[in-house]
Amino acid sequence: MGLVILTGFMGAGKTTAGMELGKKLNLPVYDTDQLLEKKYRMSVKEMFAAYGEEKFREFETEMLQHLSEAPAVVTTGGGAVLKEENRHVLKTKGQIFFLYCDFDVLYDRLKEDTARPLLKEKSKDQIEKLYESRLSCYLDGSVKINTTGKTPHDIADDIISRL
Ligand SMILES: Nc1ncnc2c1ncn2[C@@H]1O[C@H](COP(=O)(O)OP(=O)(O)O)[C@@H](O)[C@H]1O
Ligand SMILES: O=C(O)C1=C[C@@H](OP(=O)(O)O)[C@@H](O)[C@H](O)C1
Ligand SMILES: [Mg+2]
Repeated sequence: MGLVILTGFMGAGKTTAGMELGKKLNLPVYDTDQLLEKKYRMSVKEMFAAYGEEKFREFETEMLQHLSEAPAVVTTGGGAVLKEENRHVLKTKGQIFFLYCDFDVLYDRLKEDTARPLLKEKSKDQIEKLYESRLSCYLDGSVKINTTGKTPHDIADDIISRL
């Protein structure tokens, strides 16, 4: 079976649906941001502030490379699939599911957020452009899951039906 990997833009509900999915499949759930926060003993926001995005991406790549292939749910950060190298690693370790919904829904979830450094001081238009610039990375080798109007429970069921 390998890993069941969730990708998608910030706010897509990867972390939330992943926990539900882990419960339903009775599998451990690894959230790469949470693993990094544990390893470096600081929040993602603090990592960006202390080391910058480039270094955070190095930490993230290293984390993905070290993931075991034993059955588990892995929820990635929204930027984890930007590097071809990372997408390759993930594809070899399991099946990638791209969680998507209308951008307006994502934006509503993100507009008050202060924990995601990439959103800081960005307008709605700028965030939408970032989303569009990443789409091809999210689509690469993934099964698309439309989450519009769905609860984390529904999303988990949809993923299970496609396994
Ligand atoms: N299916 C959903 N429907 C409504 N709200 C959701 C759903 N999934 C997640 N959320 C909410 O959206 C926000 C972002 O969810 P999160 O799981 O952290 O997304 P991601 O890990 O993709 O960035 C949280 O406030 C969460 O409670
Ligand atoms: O899209 C991104 O580049 C990022 C997404 C975040 O995770 P979520 O997608 O879980 O918010 C986190 O990894 C970091 O803030 C960078
Ligand atoms: Mg998350």
